[in-house]
Amino acid sequence: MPDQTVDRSDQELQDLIVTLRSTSREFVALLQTLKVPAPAVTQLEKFLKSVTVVPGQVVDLLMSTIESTFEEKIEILNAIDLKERIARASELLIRQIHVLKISQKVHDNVEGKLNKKQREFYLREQMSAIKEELGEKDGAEDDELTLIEKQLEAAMLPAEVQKGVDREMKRLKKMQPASSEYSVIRNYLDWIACLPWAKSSEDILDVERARKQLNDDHHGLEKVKRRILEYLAVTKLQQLKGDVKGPILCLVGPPGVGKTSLGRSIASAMGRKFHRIALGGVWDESEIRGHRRTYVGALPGLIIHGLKKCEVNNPVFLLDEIDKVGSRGHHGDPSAAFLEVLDPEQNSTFTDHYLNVPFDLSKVLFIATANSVDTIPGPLLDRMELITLPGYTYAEKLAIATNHLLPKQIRQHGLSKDDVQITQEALLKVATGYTRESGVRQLEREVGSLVRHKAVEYAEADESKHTVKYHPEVTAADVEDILGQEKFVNEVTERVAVPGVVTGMAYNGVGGGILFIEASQMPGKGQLQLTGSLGSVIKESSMIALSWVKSHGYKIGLTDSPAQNVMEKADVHIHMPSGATPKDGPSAGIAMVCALVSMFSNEVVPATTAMTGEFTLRGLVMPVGGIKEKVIAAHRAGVRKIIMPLRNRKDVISDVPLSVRDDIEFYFASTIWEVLSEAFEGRVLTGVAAADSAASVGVDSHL
Ligand SMILES: Nc1ncnc2c1ncn2[C@@H]1O[C@H](COP(=O)(O)OP(=O)(O)OP(=O)(O)O)[C@@H](O)[C@H]1O
Repeated sequence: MPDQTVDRSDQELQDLIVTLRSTSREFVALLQTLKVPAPAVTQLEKFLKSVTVVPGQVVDLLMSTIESTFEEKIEILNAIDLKERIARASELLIRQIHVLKISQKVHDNVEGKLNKKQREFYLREQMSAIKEELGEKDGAEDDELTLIEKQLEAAMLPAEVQKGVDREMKRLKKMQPASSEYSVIRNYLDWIACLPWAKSSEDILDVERARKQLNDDHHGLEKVKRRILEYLAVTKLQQLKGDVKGPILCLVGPPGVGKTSLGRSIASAMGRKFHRIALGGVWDESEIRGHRRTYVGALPGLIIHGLKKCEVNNPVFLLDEIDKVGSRGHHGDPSAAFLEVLDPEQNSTFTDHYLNVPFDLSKVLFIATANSVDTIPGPLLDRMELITLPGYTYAEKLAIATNHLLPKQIRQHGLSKDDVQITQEALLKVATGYTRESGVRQLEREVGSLVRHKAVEYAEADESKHTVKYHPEVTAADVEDILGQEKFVNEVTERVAVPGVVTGMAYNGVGGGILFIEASQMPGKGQLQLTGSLGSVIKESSMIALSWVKSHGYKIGLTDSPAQNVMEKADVHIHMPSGATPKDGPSAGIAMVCALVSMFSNEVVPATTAMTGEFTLRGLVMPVGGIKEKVIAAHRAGVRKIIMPLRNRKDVISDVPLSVRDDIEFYFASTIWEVLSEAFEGRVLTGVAAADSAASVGVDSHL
């Protein structure tokens, strides 16, 4: 483009040139700071310094440097008028400067924060700055933050928690929503916001109402209900004084005796929310206390999850099967986490690893359940008040089935009370012939089967417009047709007594039961062999029994002279059937002595006589535990006479229901001589031993 002469008298042109010069200077400076390589920059710089600069050339030079479209370039080349060219070039120059400035702003912003992490981050920043400049920035994340802030405000956080939350909120605001750290903090604040820090439900502490609720939901269990009502009454009084620190209740008993449903009744009697935490198989401490936030995918533990679900800070938490919590493993000791949770003195500052701020658990009512206390660690056991729920007798099961299980099943199957009538004989037959349990869960299932069968008949009669007749009644005779053959026969009444076999009584986590002790001898050299999954204590008591029988062989009448050894040329084998079930404890001691004496003397102990009791080497009979469960289970199995330690007599009187007591003949012994004379009904003992036995009987040995 040929250059044009500049008319110095044209003021407008002069002004345009001045503007072009200054904007060009700004442009060059920007290019230099941004280190943009542009070959024309040096030349342009030179021109700008020179006084004799020709504006037309500057425009051409600029056009080769400025980013512009082809049409824009053509437009400038086509412009003849110098003023027009300069004005148009200045416009494009200003636009380019603007773009460069944005770029510089982004550059300045990002450079400070930029770490090696990220090109991606850089680009996002650039994008967001450009969006902002274009007025397109969406307010989504701002809204989100305001929402969280509002939620946190509504949660009424304790001062200590608020401090931490403020800190996190500040960090969050400085972060990019797309960064991973952002979502970690956001989740954390979400958790904090949705916890019931200050929200409680209104307690109903009306003892009379609670009594009614417990009685409506559960048959029997008088002692348990009384203890629960005491607890509620005390809580009520404490609340009046504003100091609530109740004990932690632990309901212990075999499966299906109503532990879980009692917990539920307590919650509904108090008008509180109920939440069950199943602890069976929890091996990891962090399942209870949560994971630290530094772990990927970290979450709070079961306690905090429960609180979030309940939405109030005073629910009833049922810690189901606390005895099944795994002990110390690779991931900490889960039961140790409960030491803090269950201590009324400490649980007001329970700290979940994830939250990392204390949450006050003192308003939560914890109720634990367990099948047996043996596997609960001592310190944990110490924090709880145990309430035992023993197994039910047949009479109790019958009442539970009639008043609770049957109506519930009828309701669940869409029928009404008049549609299914199961007779008492039929229910008893189901309980005795189809279940062998301390609780009523299997009974409930079998009753359910009966009701289902009736439901089908009812539906068929309905479909046939009642041409097929429907009978709502189920009698004992129908039970076998519906449920098939009886699954259980009476274990002891069916058994023929043989020498060397004695009925013992057992109790474990799933309830009481009877067990047989079998002894047999064979030619040998005085060896003792023990089988049947026996633990070390039960093994020792069999050794004590054998030693005692050997040392008193003559007195009992097993040998002809005191010097003779009953096992001189014999080996003895003691076995306890159900070899797959582990057995332990000292309570089979006296039964072992009787089994050995029976074997050596060839005399039988009646199959319907059962016994339990620890035994010392000196022949004393020591008390044992689980009397109620053992007696009820033995009664269920058909036992008619029970021999047990004298010191357990009080347990029978206080715990065993009258209906069972009346059915069984009890004999209480303090020495093994009394046991032997009662078990063999005087048949084995020689005169000497009988005299010994008589001398020791000073107290009433019967109920
Ligand atoms: N005394 C009772 N009166 C009425 N219903 C009962 C009674 N005892 C148990 N039940 C019923 O028996 C069923 C089983 O009870 P639940 O589930 O509470 O047993 P559990 O002791 O918690 O067992 P697990 O140890 O296996 O958890 C429930 O339907 C419950 O209502």
